[in-house]
Amino acid sequence: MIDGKSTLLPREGPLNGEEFAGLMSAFTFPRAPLRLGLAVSGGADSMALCLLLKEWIDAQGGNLFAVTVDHGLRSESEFEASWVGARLAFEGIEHQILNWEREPGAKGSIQVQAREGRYQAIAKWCEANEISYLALGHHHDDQIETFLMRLLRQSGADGLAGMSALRQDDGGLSFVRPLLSIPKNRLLETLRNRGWGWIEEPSNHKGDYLRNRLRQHLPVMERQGLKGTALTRINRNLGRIRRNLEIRTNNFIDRCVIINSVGFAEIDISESTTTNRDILARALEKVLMTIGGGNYSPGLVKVDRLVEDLLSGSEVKSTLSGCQIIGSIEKITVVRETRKLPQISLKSDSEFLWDNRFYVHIHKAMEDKGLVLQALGERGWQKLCEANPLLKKTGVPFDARYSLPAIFLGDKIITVPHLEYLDPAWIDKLPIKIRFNPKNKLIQHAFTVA
Ligand SMILES: Nc1ncnc2c1ncn2[C@@H]1O[C@H](COP(=O)(O)OP(=O)(O)OP(=O)(O)O)[C@@H](O)[C@H]1O
Repeated sequence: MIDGKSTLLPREGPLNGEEFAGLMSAFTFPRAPLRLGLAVSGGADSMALCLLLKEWIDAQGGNLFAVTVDHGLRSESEFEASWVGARLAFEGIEHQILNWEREPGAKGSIQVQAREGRYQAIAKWCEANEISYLALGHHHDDQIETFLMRLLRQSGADGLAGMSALRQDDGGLSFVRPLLSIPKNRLLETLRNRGWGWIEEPSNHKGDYLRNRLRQHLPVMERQGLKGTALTRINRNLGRIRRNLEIRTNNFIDRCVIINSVGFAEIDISESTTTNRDILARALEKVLMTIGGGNYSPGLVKVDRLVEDLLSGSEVKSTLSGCQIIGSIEKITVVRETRKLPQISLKSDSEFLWDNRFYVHIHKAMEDKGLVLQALGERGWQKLCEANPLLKKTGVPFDARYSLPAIFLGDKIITVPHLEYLDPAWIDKLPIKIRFNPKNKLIQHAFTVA
């Protein structure tokens, strides 16, 4: 395992192929030929990783595909991205530049948007190129700086556990970070030793970035006895705790969580006296992200508060993360709130995700009649029941009905597939399939290995 090995790694000197192969042996890749992606900014970290990966993949068989995102935030960025392309072409490495543009009218931190945009663009590029493993150049110093930043933000144990060497996103793309145990000075030495250049990002030295300020203070902390090795140990111990909790959480999800394909979830807490509160909070967090359709966790602090109420034995009705949570002694039901659900105009031969919960596929050409996919809503449900009273007997729980996907033409409801309702005039005229998102977070049990 990476944990065991890295403590024995030298602290100085360039990395050689053998040492790097040792780092890579911690990952299990599918059988050759491996198509490995690499996100390369042109900075020293990712350039060193590029050099090492190229040799490693040539030796073991497979192909390396590199990608650079040009954020266009500095006047030199276009030149830098093409410099990377030329340098990699010289080494025989396939490389592509993706351009990122800020959405018009977007507010908030441009750095955060650029980072999110970068990950989205790279994930899309990976999908298009059939790449399911993407290497990133994060290294040991990044890990220490991230730990200190999160300490300042009073993060919980999960945040303090730091970045994982292997993490899979909801779309099935795995991020691989082989250099997490390697200090930056060794990456610089590796590049110098091999005559490779790199781009020095001016923002890496700006004192107004917390990360940079912490980096500058690290030697002072070391002198006071707060050594990097001690921080690494804490970081790793927490990583181990996080992994154990994750395994137990996934076991609990397997046993006690049912995700209904109609788009709601039920958590069995009938054995709540033996249910560990931390495990339930983690499971509930995943359920909320699955049903709420959001990409971000509501944060364990809020979920933990909710769990306290849910385990108190009284009936609970609450909202969090775009979900409504209904708790009884026996079970917790999580349904989607009907607020802010998307409305999408249907187009021929298209596929898309609706509310991150449902995969929609229009598999044939269809006349553009102005059909719109949106939530059924309370009014829609009532209208439907007035005309078809038998629908009231549906097995779909009451709270989950309003957020079902429904196709409307103006005010008229054309179909609600999960209620098996279809306007008779539209029989054989709707070449559409709507099913629960197969890339759903809980179905896939996003896993992490530190
Ligand atoms: N513009 C870019 N194009 C392609 N890859 C990039 C780019 N910027 C960063 N990366 C990749 O991400 C890694 C981490 O870079 P950096 O620490 O600057 O990113 P970050 O924004 O802090 O990301 P994170 O928050 O995930 O740490 C780099 O080593 C590289 O692999």
